[in-house]
Amino acid sequence: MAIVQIPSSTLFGSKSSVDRSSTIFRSPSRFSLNSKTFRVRRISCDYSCFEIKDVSYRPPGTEIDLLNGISFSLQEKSFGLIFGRSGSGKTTLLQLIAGLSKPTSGSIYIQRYTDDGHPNQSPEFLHPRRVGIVFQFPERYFVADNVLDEIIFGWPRQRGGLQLRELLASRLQKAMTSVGLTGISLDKDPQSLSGGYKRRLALAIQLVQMPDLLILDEPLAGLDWNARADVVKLLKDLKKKLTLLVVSHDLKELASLVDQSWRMEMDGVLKSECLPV
Ligand SMILES: Nc1ncnc2c1ncn2[C@@H]1O[C@H](COP(=O)(O)OP(=O)(O)OP(=O)(O)O)[C@@H](O)[C@H]1O
Repeated sequence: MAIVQIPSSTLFGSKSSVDRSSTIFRSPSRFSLNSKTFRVRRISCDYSCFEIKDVSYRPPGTEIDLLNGISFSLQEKSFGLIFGRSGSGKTTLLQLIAGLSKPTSGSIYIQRYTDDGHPNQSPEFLHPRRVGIVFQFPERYFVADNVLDEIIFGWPRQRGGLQLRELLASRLQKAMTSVGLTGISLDKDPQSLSGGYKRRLALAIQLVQMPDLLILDEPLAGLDWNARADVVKLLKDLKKKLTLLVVSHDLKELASLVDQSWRMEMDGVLKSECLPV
């Protein structure tokens, strides 16, 4: 009798936060196919979710509630998209998740689940160092006059040991490779790069920090069609390695990457909604 290995999540249904507590059907221990009997061996597939719970935000010194009771969950190595009208609070939410400002109430954390959808440890605070954020038009914030200095701008200034320098160099190499920047000279002026390559550089700067969650605000804005297609392809590759949370108005171009989507309403309320494309 042959043994087949099946992830428990296949036997117990979807891992999504929406139905993670429901059991779709019981795990069979064996089954037959073409008159052969197979024994099922379960493989453990624990997973993590980035979770936002009841988050509200009122900027200090104001009486305006920009965000109201926002809750959602994004599974690791998936692509979440937030869309909605200008001024509804999308960027404000991204900044809270990246730790750039603090919610007035609510919490932002990582929760680990067993493969059958039960939390398997206490929630873990989402530390800002685990989150990378690429702002809208990131090239406007470039400060260095060559690609290498731009990437290592935030690195520790004190002379590290050989081990630290080797580690940073290998991270640099990996980040450059994963965004397809290896053909570009490190001496080049970042402002002389094409629109698409500037975006690649902005992504590399974040990837060097090895974030678990990468947040992107309008990654396609201001690019020509060629560069837009390039960035979409790059995001598709990045999705295999990390979790992506994107705010965008370019729904059609990103639709094929999206696992979960939400609409931000003008009253700062976020609703789970399929893309209207
Ligand atoms: N610190 C603040 N104090 C008062 N109002 C603020 C503050 N920060 C943002 N706002 C207002 O909150 C609203 C939401 O801004 P935000 O940039 O988050 O919207 P958005 O949905 O990302 O818009 P867009 O799609 O145009 O980028 C805007 O009206 C903005 O002017």
